[in-house]
Parts: sequence; structure tokens; C-alpha cells
Amino acid sequence: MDFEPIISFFQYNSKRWPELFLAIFCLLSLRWYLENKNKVLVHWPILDEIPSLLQNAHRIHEWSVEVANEVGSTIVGKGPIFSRLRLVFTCDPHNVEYIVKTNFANFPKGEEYAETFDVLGNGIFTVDFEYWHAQRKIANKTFASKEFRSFIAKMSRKVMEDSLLPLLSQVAKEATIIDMEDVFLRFAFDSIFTVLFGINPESLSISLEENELAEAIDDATEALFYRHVLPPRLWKLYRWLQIGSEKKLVKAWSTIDRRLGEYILSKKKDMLNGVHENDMIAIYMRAQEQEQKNNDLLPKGDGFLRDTGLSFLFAGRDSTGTSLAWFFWVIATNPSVEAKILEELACLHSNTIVGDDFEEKKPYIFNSEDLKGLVYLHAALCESFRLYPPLPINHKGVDKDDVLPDGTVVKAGFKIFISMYAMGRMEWLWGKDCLEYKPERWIDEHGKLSPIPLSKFYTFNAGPRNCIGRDMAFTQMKLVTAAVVFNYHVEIVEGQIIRPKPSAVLHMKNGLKVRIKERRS
Ligand code: HEM
Repeated sequence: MDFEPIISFFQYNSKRWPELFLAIFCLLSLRWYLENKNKVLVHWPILDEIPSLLQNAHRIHEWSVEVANEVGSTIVGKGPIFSRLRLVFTCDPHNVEYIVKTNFANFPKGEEYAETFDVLGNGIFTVDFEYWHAQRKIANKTFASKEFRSFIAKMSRKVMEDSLLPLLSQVAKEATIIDMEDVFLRFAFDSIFTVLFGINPESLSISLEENELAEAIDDATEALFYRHVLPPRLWKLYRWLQIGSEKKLVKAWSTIDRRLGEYILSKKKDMLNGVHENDMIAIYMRAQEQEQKNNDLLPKGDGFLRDTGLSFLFAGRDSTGTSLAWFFWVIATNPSVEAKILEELACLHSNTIVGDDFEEKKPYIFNSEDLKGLVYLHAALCESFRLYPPLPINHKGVDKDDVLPDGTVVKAGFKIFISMYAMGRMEWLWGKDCLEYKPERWIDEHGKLSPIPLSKFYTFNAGPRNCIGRDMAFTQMKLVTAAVVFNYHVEIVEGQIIRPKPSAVLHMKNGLKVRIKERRS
């Protein structure tokens, strides 16, 4: 065989190898790009799925649904090859049940969670194991007390009666446009603050003035979201350089410390003067005094009161405020549901009003005990929570190697992200109409609330670390939705694009602009 031509080809081309390699590289890259360009999750060389995550950070919740539909309801991601980052994304309720309930002890929040949420200090959200248990014991006792529950209902009603309804009546009279999400966030802030400190901060007033503490909490929430989507080394670099949301966080943190410090100090003075109050911080101060002698697991001093106050403000303000806004958006876009809620309320109203001499107050406010029995309103709220869970993502660590019910292997040190947003939108779980707003799916053939959807409903988490404020949230949501739907028609201003904001809490990206009309003038 004559090798002469082959040898001369290589001799001729030897000087052109760099160009040859470049051409091969470009061809392979082009092929890789064409193969991957339409995929929702791309595994990039070296960086793996990090570029996809960053590319979709602005629409993270919608993207999580697309990923779950296309790739699977549980995915193990690797992160860049030079990092040891291992992420598990899941929206499979069997896996979630195992993580949050069955083998709860193996899935603590972990040190990284505490570092990400450092602004919350040592409050109930960030601690694990026996430290968490000690705080949960006090919280359970507080929230189980009948006295405290009726204090919550009384305070929420008072904020609604004194601030929310007068504001809506005024807006209706002046025929102006308001941002209903902002209004509900202010309502939720004033309610939870009043429950915590016994003082109404009156952020919800006719003038809708700026509220320094609520704004600082917003800035901190935004920074915490970026810490979720950016690789830890990157946000820590931002923190070190003091740029972007990390810079805002430092300022927000100092405002939070200053304002909460002032409230705690004034409460301490009241307590020293022998004032017995029913608010949560007063209950915690008394518990701290009693427990301090024999419980080393409970943090000491005012720092703990600050961390508790902030954790509950975080927990109770954005969740209830945003849920109310999403609820009014879904019922406005589903008028048949709104009509059924009105029908149920009208029936309750006529059963409550007895005798000709009954003088009815306007706007009419339902009693929170009476609202507990309303099936359709409850189903309508659950359905709204399914599609718009205020906390769309939950975050867990892995203590020891384990295997999830679907066979996914998780190793110690992995990070798990549970997407409640994706879980509420999976066709295989909720059926072909999974994206439709249908309260009927929560009601059985006997007209009672069906327990079946609850087995795949994790909006309030489940297991030992379930939401302690669930009942409070339902009490408040029912009080407000019943009073607002019954007395006013909330009309959405046309032409708005309503979608979630990329945030650790499911805020609306551009708020919810509405007009208010009185129904019962
Ligand atoms: C619509 C309203 C609400 C929703 C959807 C909601 C949802 C949740 C979820 C998903 C968790 C688990 C978070 C995690 O593990 O990191 C949680 C925990 C918690 N929630 Fe709520 N929440 C709501 C309202 C409230 C309110 C009003 C309060 C209190 C006043 C509250 C207090 C708490 C607390 C203290 C925890 C931590 C429990 C623990 O770690 O033991 N929540 N909530």
C-alpha cells in the first residue's frame, strides 16, 4: 500500500492543526447547541445546569414547572465541576412526605440554611434538632392557647374594621385606583405586628405612608432570594464586596435591629410596670423567664426576642398579604366562583340577621366563628393556595445518605429544594385541568371538604415543622375575603400582566391595580 499521500496530507496540514482543532471544536459546539437549544434544562460543559438556572432566575417559579414537566418531578443537579454542590429538586409528594414527615430527622435545614437566612438570627426558622424543639414547644403552647387564638381573631378584626374597610370605602367613593397587593401586605403587616407587640403600627391608613420596618423586611427578602439562586461563593463575594442586594441587606438589617430593639425595650418597660399583656412577645418574655433557669437550649436575652419577632413578621406578613392578593386575582378572573362565594355569604348573612329591629352595620363584618363552617369559601382559598403558594420553595439539607421513595439517592451534604409551586401544577397529580381554578376539586359528592387533595397539598408544609400559623392564616383570610367580597366589588384594571415576581415569597411582579365599588351602599 502506498502511504505517501496520507503522510504528505499530514505533513502539509501539520502547520494548520490549531485551525483544524478550532474547526472541529466549532462544529461540535454547533451540534451541541442545536441539540440543546430547545431544552428547558441544559447541562453545560463544566458549569452544568448553573447557566440555565441563572438564565431563568427572573421566571424561576414558572421555569420550575417546565423543568418538572419535561425532565421529571425529582432531579439531581450537579452544579459546576469544580464545586461539590449537589442539588435535588423535587415536587413529588411521595418524596416530600418522606422528607418532611416520615424521615424528618434526617432532613434538617442545615448550617447553610442558617447562613443564607442569617438576618433571622436564631429564630425558629433557622435552628434544627433540640434547639428547634425547645422553641417549637413554646410556639405550640402559645398557638394552642384559646386565649391567644381569640386575641389573634380580635386583633385581625380590629385592624380590618379600623383600617382596611375604611380605606376601601374611601377608594370606592373617590373612584381611584389602588394596588391591592400593597394594601393587603400592609393589612397583614399591621395584623401580625399587633399580634406580636400589641401595638398597631398603622402602616395601613388612608395616606398609605411609607413604613420603614416593612420596607426593610422587603429588602431583606429580596436579598435572601438572590442567595437562593446564586451559587453560595458568588453571593458571599457580593457580600464581601458590599454590592447589589447584599449592600441593601446590610442597611435593612440595621433598620430591623433598631426598630425591633425599640419595641422590645418599650415592652420590657411595660412589663416592669406590671402591665399584663396578651401579645406574643409578652408571652415569650414570661416563658423566657420561666424556662431560662432549666433550659439551656433556649437562646437568652433580647436577641432571642428580636429573632422571634422578626421570624414571625417574616412568616406572617408576606404569606397572608400575597395570598389575599392572589385570591382576589383568581376570583376576579373566575366570576362564577365569586358568585358562588357571594351566594354562600348571603345565606350566612340572612341566617345571622334575625328580627326586624336588628340594626345592620355597614360595611358588614362576619363573625370569624361563623365563617369556620363555610365549605365553598374554604375550598376557594385552598384552591388559590394550590396555584399560588405564598412560600413557593422549601429548602432542606441531608444529614446522612438516604434513598427517597422514588429511588433517588441523596448523600449527606446535598441540598434539597421542594417546589410547592410546581407541585400544585402537575398534571399527573391534579389532572388535565391542573392549571384551572376549580374550588370544586376540594369538595366531595356529599358537599363536604374532601380529604384527598390534602395528601398532595404542602402549601403549609407538613410533619413536625408544619406551619404553626396555619389556623391564624385561615382565620384572617376568611375574615378579610368574606368582608371584602360581601361589601365590595373588586374590579381589576385591564391591561395588567399579572405574574409572580422572582422572590422567596410569591409576590406579584407588578402588584394588582384595582378599582373598588360598593356592593351594598
Ligand atoms: C398563607 C399563609 C401562610 C403560609 C402559606 C405558610 C406556609 C408555611 C410554610 C411552607 C412553612 C415551612 C417553612 C420552612 O420549613 O422553611 C411555614 C412555617 C412556619 N410558619 Fe407559616 N405560613 C403562613 C402563615 C403563617 C403565619 C400567619 C404565621 C404566624 C403568625 C406563620 C408562622 C410560621 C412559623 C413560625 C413557621 C416555622 C415552623 C417551624 O419551623 O417549626 N405562618 N409556614
